[in-house]
Amino acid sequence: MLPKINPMTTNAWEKLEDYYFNFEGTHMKEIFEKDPERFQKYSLEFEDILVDFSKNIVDDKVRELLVELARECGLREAIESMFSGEKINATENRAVLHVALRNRSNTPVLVDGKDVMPEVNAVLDQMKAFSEKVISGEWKGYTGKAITDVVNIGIGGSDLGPLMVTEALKPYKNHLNLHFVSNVDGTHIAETLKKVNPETTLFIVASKTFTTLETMTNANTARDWFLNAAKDESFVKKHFVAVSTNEKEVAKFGIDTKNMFRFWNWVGGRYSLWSAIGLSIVLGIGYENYISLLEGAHAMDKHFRNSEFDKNIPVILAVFGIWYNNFFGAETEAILPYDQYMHRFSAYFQQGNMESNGKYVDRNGEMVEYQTGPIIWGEPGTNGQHAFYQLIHQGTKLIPCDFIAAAINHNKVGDHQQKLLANFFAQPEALMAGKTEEQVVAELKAAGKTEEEIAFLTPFKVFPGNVPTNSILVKKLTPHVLGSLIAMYEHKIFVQGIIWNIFSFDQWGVELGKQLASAILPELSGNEPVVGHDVSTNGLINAYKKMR
Ligand SMILES: O=P(O)(O)OC[C@H]1O[C@@H](O)[C@@H](O)[C@@H](O)[C@@H]1O
Repeated sequence: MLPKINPMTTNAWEKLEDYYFNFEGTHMKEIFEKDPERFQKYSLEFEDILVDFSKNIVDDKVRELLVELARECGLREAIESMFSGEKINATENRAVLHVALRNRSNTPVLVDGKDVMPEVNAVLDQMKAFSEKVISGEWKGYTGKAITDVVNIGIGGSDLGPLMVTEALKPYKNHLNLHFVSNVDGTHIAETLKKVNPETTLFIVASKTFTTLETMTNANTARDWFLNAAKDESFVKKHFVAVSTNEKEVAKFGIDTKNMFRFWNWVGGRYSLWSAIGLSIVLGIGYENYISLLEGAHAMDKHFRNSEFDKNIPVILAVFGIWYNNFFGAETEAILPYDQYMHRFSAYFQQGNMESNGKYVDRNGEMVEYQTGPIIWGEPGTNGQHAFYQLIHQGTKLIPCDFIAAAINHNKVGDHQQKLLANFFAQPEALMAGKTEEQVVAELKAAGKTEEEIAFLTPFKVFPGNVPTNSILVKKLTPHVLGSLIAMYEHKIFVQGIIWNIFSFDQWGVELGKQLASAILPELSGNEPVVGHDVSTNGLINAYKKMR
């Protein structure tokens, strides 16, 4: 079981608090000036990934204390509990074993005394056989034509992972067109159905529970649309497959359970792209590439499980994040991929991180007395630079940022890559060093400004710097590297959840809205005024009834 240690009661926390007061006001520039070895000391290499942690407001002492904090909070034991299949998702009484889904070493992983690997491998075999048939054209639609388009219908963890990965790995795509429908807004399915032909479209209904309102509504609409053309219910099984843990509901929908791809209650939605939820990935990039993705994640899992904490990339990312979140009062973190293919990466980890660690109750059931999960956001560079970086450089909030880029671009177009990477290197440098008043004055003088103009303009052009960043440079964005990067962030989230003494693998916070929406739904039919809610909600519903 997981330890239940209030991090604030540890020795390390107390020391960090004291040290923080001494350390406050230290500028990273000074740290760099004092230590020419800083890059070597504060960067870690893992296969084709280099993580430079050096532009953080930390010194050796801080790193040591943060690692000590992780130890005192029982991180080592917690890692073993997860990997060995203990039911660490206590509020749902479930193990947490996305690591078993990508356990390419195939060593046994026991849940309730039973090895899960044979089942994991069996589903992978099923995904392989099915995807090969669809990709080769052997799988035929109801009029005998091969499949050209795949529509994944799912939401949250049953959508964001496959969507993010298939976008990130577009260079590995085959001829199948992939579409993702998640929103219950009819626009999403309507616009998608305009692009596809019922004779050549395969729908994947992806839902762990197979009861999610959005997904089941979209799936039913897709089935009606399909039957409108195909006329015969027996054709549904040629065009609809399911990914779920709920066999009963799948069969009720009319899907042949032979075409149901199973996963298990020990796979959390936001950790499920490694399970059959990855079927759309397999269809889009082929089984071999999907296995490379799993292998990349497995390699990171081994690094995470076996490395010393001070050489452990997910641990260092996590504890440095805690330093800003809990000692500097930073409320958000930005993830900034300098890679257009990774344009959904931040959105993916918005769910991964915020649904996991957005908790105010600790593992003892008590309200925490410290901050937990940060707000995660981001857009690809360089677009973000022309939008929100102003606030990162000169706003009043401290926003630690992760910069991610690949050295080799999949698209060799003129000098685009050098221009992209020049920005990837320049931004963290600028955020670290800033620009002093003296530098600004010298620049303005050189530009021929008058004394008066210089006096007026100078304050606006000073950059305080000292904004912490991690720079993550990979050789090339391959399936293997992407797998490692995703696993790296997953484990960072795990480490932080352990230290904050919260349960990272449930998501009770999404339930209340669902409950209230299902109570309101029947009230929206008919014209009689609604009176049972607070006056604002009544007012809004009644205004809607008049407007429609
Ligand atoms: O896969 P299903 O069961 O449709 O759930 C889809 C999503 O639902 C939300 O409410 C969250 O709980 C997510 O974690 C989950 O991924």
